[in-house]
Amino acid sequence: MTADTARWIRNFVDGQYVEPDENHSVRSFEKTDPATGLVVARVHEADEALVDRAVTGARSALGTWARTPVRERTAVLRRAADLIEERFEEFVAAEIADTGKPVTQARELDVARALANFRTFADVVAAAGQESFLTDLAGGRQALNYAVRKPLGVVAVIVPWNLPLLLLTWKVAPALACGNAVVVKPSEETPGTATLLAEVLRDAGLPAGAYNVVHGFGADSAGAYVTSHPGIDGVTFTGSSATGSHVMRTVAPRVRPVSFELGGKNAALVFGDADLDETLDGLTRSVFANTGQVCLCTERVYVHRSVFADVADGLAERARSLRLGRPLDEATTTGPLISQAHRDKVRGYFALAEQAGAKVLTGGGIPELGAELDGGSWIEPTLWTGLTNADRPVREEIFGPVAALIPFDTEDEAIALANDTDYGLAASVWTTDLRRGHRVAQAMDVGMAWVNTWFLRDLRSPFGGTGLSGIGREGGASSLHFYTEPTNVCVQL
Ligand SMILES: NC(=O)C1=CN([C@@H]2O[C@H](COP(=O)(O)OP(=O)(O)OC[C@H]3O[C@@H](n4cnc5c(N)ncnc54)[C@H](O)[C@@H]3O)[C@@H](O)[C@H]2O)C=CC1
Ligand SMILES: O=C(O)/C=C/C=C(\O)C(=O)O
Repeated sequence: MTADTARWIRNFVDGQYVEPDENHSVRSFEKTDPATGLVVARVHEADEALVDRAVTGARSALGTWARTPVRERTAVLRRAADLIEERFEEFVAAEIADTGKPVTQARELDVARALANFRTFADVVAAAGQESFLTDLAGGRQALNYAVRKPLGVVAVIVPWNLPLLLLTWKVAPALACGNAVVVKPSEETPGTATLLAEVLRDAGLPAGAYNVVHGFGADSAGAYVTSHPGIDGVTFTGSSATGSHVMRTVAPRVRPVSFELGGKNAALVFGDADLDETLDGLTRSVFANTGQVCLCTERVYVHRSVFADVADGLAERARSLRLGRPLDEATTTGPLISQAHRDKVRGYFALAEQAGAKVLTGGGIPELGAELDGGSWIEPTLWTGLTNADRPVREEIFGPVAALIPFDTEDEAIALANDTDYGLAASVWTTDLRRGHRVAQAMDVGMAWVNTWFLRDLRSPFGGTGLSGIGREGGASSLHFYTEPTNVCVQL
């Protein structure tokens, strides 16, 4: 398919899809399928005026939506979840068109989580109370303090390409449940599901202007137009640490709150007493899920020397058994990387690892999958030994299906190696010693530490990272805190 015959992906502003100019004088860009490299759509890039219309529309929608009773707001969210469920396979198809990921993953993780995000935040907001304190005063009188939480206002939602629908709804659901209006800027790589979601939210009864989608890139494009717009009251962002830092500087002059979930360089710690099969299954997921393109993925595996050879052999064997292939084939376990540019980045680390003297246990190249997929951004699941924490592939976020395995001798050494990073997102600890599991997990300088599992999520728990991995937490009450501003009322009784 050529760009000229491809379908348009449109912006959604103030309750309506915006038709791209018929004479094509508007800016637009091609959307390619990462699995094949073929152009599948043309995306209408929002200019500054359109972003302004989106922010203005969002501001006026606040007049109704922020005042809508919680019972009605949460009903809209639940209807949205029901409508996504009715159109489940359409969302699966849009997620696959965006990312090239396997159909089983799109169904079981991405679209399933979109439903869960809307339903969970409807429940969380419906059950939320107000903070209050009775204050004893001199002379026996008291004061009552209570904090009324109000919507933050117009929230910019900037999301990346790796889990586009999951991460979008993870932010949009609590933002809307709290009474905010949102202006969403999806990644230029994955514009599809955010656009489809607009229809669902409109049909669920969300007032016009409360959900807007503007397409484009970062600098000198929709991303920068949204984050620098004076009508934005806060920014929630998931993506790279470098872009997070840039967004922070953009909003700094207007002192707007930010919630950032950024990159990771996550460690797994495998102790000598770990259940080997369970650990290898868990590591296989944590290193290779979504082709390693999850901020939580493990890229550093520290293994007790007594089981190092078993873990290295077992993980390499499991990596070789992953099935790369057509997204719609139910047997496919592993998709492509998001783009050729991202593959170039990952391959750059293959070269760096080689220069640093790594031994490649498996992978290290580009797979041959046949003519249909040759233009896609495929890469082999790859494991290295022989690297240390001093080497760049062990220090920098690669965001691909790769990990370095490094031996350790003592628990203290393992903790020190795992914490020797500028990132602080996630870790997993593999041991059958319960006390050690708690002890080591608590010693991790990260936002989330798992014991004998990985990416097991309760959406009410705090999610986010420290250091280069972000600012703030989202999930459950943490989301409510970010998406609202309290006014404390103090009444002398
Ligand atoms: N969740 C995570 O931890 C993610 C990490 N990454 C990391 O980032 C690297 C680069 O990937 P990118 O796609 O370039 O990520 P990015 O962080 O640049 O992009 C994320 C989002 O931010 C937008 N954006 C970019 N520059 C902006 C600006 N100046 N103002 C406002 N919005 C802006 C993008 O258009 C996209 O919607 C990856 O190789 C990976 O290492 C990428 C995606 C997700
Ligand atoms: O909310 C989740 O369960 C997963 C979040 C994953 C990311 O934030 C990411 O990969 O960027």
